Amino acid sequence: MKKVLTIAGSDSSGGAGIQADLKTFCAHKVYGMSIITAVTAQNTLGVSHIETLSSLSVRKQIEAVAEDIDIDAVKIGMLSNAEIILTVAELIKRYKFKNIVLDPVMISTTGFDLLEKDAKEALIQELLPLADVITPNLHEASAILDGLEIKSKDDMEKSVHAFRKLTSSAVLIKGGHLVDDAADLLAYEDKFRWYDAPKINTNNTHGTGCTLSSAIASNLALGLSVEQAVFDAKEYITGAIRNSLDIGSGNGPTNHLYRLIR
Ligand SMILES: Nc1ncnc2c1ncn2[C@@H]1O[C@H](COP(=O)(O)OP(=O)(O)O)[C@@H](O)[C@H]1O
Ligand SMILES: Cc1ncc(COP(=O)(O)O)c(N)n1
Repeated sequence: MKKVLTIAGSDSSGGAGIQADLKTFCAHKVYGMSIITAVTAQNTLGVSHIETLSSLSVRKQIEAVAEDIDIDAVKIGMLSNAEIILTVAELIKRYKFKNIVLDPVMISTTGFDLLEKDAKEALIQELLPLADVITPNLHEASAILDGLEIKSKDDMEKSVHAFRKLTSSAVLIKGGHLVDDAADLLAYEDKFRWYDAPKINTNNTHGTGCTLSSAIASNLALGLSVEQAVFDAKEYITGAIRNSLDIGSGNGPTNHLYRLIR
């Protein structure tokens, strides 16, 4: 069985973070492992507390897994601070991790900071170059590109050129926050590809970015090309949102069981 590692924060309500990642891995029939960077007290309405683990704890967790188990792909989500970013970057290089999908998590759907403001530069300088695929949403893409306005599909196409100057990783700009569309744009090597999807009318979008990036990492571990891995992941997330769950009174979670239980 293929083995996939997530390095991310815990979401007590189970919709995003480590919990969304492990559910996604399970649905893709890959073996999931987890490195926890922070413990959030969170529900469908918001984040009320964050306790970030020490970079030593993150280092020890990664070493424990990597010294013993071969890893076929890695998904990276919430990293909280610069020290953890530097630790993760160092260990990616030491263990030569492959199939790295970086979701540059900065703020939650509910508007809470999940990355310290001064850590953005470390993310861009140290981690971006190590990722095979990065998956910013519109807000994260704009933050990485120094405030470039990205509000439309045209803006997304323009931003891809700016990304090209920053990294040779494949970049999937997620359009979940477009007004009347949910199209994502993949730029890889010298090619572009749009992944179109209708915007589903629901508030249950908690954890959509986590789910998409974990699905891409699972598909890469299973041997798919980047283009196909994103295609299959986009189908998965669209189904998981279409069948999303009315749990809690805010932004409910995606449904990872929709292909198993109908
Ligand atoms: N209402 C929606 N209908 C259909 N797809 C959506 C919707 N909201 C988000 N998505 C899709 O979910 C994935 C995650 O995107 P997005 O919500 O932009 O990321 P994030 O969770 O990081 O903010 C993307 O593939 C996006 O197009
Ligand atoms: C631990 C953790 N990681 C990531 C997210 C982002 O997910 P979303 O953008 O759907 O709120 C989150 N809310 N919590």
